Amino acid sequence: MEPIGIIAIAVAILVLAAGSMFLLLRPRGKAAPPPVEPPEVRIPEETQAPPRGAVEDQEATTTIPPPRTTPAEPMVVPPPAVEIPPPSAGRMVRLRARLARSQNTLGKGLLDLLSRDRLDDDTWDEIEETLITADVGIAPTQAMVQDLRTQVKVLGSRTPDEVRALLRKELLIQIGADLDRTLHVQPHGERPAVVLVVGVNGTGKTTTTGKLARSLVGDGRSVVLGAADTFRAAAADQLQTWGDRVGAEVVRGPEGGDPASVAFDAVAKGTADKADVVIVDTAGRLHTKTGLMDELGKVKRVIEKKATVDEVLLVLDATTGQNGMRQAQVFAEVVDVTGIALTKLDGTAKGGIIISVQRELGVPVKLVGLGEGPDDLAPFDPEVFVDALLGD
Ligand SMILES: Nc1nc2c(ncn2[C@@H]2O[C@H](COP(=O)(O)OP(=O)(O)OP(=O)(O)O)[C@@H](O)[C@H]2O)c(=O)[nH]1
Repeated sequence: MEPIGIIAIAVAILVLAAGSMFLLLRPRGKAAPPPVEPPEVRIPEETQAPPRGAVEDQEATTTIPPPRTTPAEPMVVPPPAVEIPPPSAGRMVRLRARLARSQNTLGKGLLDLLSRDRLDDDTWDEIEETLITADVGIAPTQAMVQDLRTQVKVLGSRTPDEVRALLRKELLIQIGADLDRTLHVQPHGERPAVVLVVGVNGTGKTTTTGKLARSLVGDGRSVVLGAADTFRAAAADQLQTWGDRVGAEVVRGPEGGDPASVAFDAVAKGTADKADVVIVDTAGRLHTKTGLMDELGKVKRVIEKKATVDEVLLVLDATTGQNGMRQAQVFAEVVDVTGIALTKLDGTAKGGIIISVQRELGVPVKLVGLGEGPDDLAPFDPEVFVDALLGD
């Protein structure tokens, strides 16, 4: 054989050997496995579910009788039980413990400072700071410090009882123990008394309107409520709940409707029903002073076609400090406020706001909110308040 032939045969043998080696050694399983068909499970014929409908057909024709239906009776919803709230007298005494925070900061703080042996300038600065922190306001604070300094000089050495008496007297002077805080809710012959409740939304205005209605009902008056806060739909529902609980009629209008028209209807209803008092809750979410003036002015004018507005109660949140005070001032400029309902006085250390708000607005605090309970609104009693601050 020619050497070329031998080489060709050797090359061919090598190629074949390499090919077989590749087939033997190539890695397996890299490709995706083919989908595995699940084995078919055959259900014996007698256990197979019959097609839907077959059972109904069977039942209808043979074994199970159709369910017995009793004729529908109209559902009678019993009217909500009308509550008899407690009278307003003595409420502040009952709720005095709620002033605990103010008592610590304002009452006890001042008592401690004034009981120090030496009352140097630093101590007087601390007294001043305590009063300002409790929202007493700058001018009343300065007046108080001035008076206290003079009294302390006159007294010389002071017993704890003398310090307490001194502070009690000074606080009562600043709060105005003899201001007239009567809520004018006496009807005028056949016409009801009218209370207009104004203030920024969120201060507890609707809640206070409801609580006031309860308190008046507790005092034996009949009340009609006017939901003239048509801006906030929930306010009317809220008022309805308050009214239902004590059997007071609630006059409401469409959402976004004219508040003056609701107020008018409420007074008309109160007059027709010979109610003692009509309380009208108004909206406070007005952005401009002119808008507010227009709306509240109109509400008042429209009511006065039928009755007299006896009270314009401004609701103010005791926890909002100077910011709340500024908003309150806008209301006071727009309507003749006759009294303040100070809410959320429980749990705030800023009880001194009673002094500053009266001085700033020139009207007395007539009602105080001392909790979230329905009967936690009390006629404001300065003596009970001061005694609660100073502790017994
Ligand atoms: N602790 C305490 N909570 C109060 C008092 N008065 C109102 N509240 C609560 O404050 C919460 C908020 O009240 P608001 O957001 O002012 O609601 P509202 O009473 O509908 O007031 P408007 O928005 O002005 O209509 C409610 O849960 C009230 O129960 C109060 O004197 N003390």
